[in-house]
Amino acid sequence: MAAQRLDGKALAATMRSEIAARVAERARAGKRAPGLAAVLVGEDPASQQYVKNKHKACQDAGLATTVHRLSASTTQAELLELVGRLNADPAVHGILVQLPLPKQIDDGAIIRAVSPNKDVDCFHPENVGLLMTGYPRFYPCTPHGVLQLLTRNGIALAGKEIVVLGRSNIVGKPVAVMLMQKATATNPAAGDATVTVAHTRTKNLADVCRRADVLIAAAGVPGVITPDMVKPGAAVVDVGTNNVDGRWLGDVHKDVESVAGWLSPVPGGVGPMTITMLLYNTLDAAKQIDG
Ligand SMILES: Nc1nc(=O)c2c([nH]1)NC[C@@H]1CN(c3ccc(C(=O)N[C@@H](CCC(=O)O)C(=O)O)cc3)C=[N+]21
Repeated sequence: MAAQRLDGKALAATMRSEIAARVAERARAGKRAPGLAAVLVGEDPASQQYVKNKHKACQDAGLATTVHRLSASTTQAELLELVGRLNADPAVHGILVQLPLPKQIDDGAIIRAVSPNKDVDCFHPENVGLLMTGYPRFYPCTPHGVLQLLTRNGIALAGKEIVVLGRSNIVGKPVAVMLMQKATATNPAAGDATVTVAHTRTKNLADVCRRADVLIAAAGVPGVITPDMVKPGAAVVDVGTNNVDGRWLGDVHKDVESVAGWLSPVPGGVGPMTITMLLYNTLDAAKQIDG
């Protein structure tokens, strides 16, 4: 039996048209278009492709978007100066500084310089703290995309055994927090699940993963999730975006298809959802700032 597909591309299209409708409504009410400023430092081809995809998705949904391209030799002071200008610009509601940054720039210093009110990635420590304590200002894009992909395909999370493989600040840790958190009226994207976080030092990794009703693969290692690690019928979400010789490879081995009950593909799964949640946050930032 082949797994049912968690089709991120299709859900992203549905949600983008919902967002576009809200953006159009704001325009009719005389409000400024939600504005996203994306900052790209250097010439990494994968980063250029992501930024291009984000820019197009914004344009399609009626958002105002600008891309600031800086050379790979940009100094930290120059980048901080740009971030300061974007923080002060009323046409900019969301700021995204594409990571990773060149080695002469301290990622943390840049993340802390973005105004928390415009931090649509939800990387600023103030916003991470708000998320962690159950009063989110924004939801981080990839974790939010993962929760939407599951719940909008009818996969309930409350009380489930969920295993997250990976502990990064951008995926593993925040997705684990969101999945375990109590859902409330002011914090709806919360799973109420029993969550285990596994990583490179986890013992008996296959046994741990096989407990999962829902398995989130965010290790960044192509094909690391093999069929013996999956409970028959489990939902498997592949967050891996490993670019190998110009092709996208997930963290989930292709043979998992015959064991899992649900599986998100790469490409066409979490990636398009991540971009959609960025649009969602930019609209949300505009509401928070302009009303
Ligand atoms: N400040 C910051 N915020 C980010 O959100 C951020 C970042 N830095 N750095 C890099 C990662 C990676 N990321 C992806 C977004 C979309 C796809 C995506 O749409 N992928 C397509 C395939 C790619 C394509 O078709 O071009 C898919 O999976 O179907 C993938 C990866 C955002 N990131």
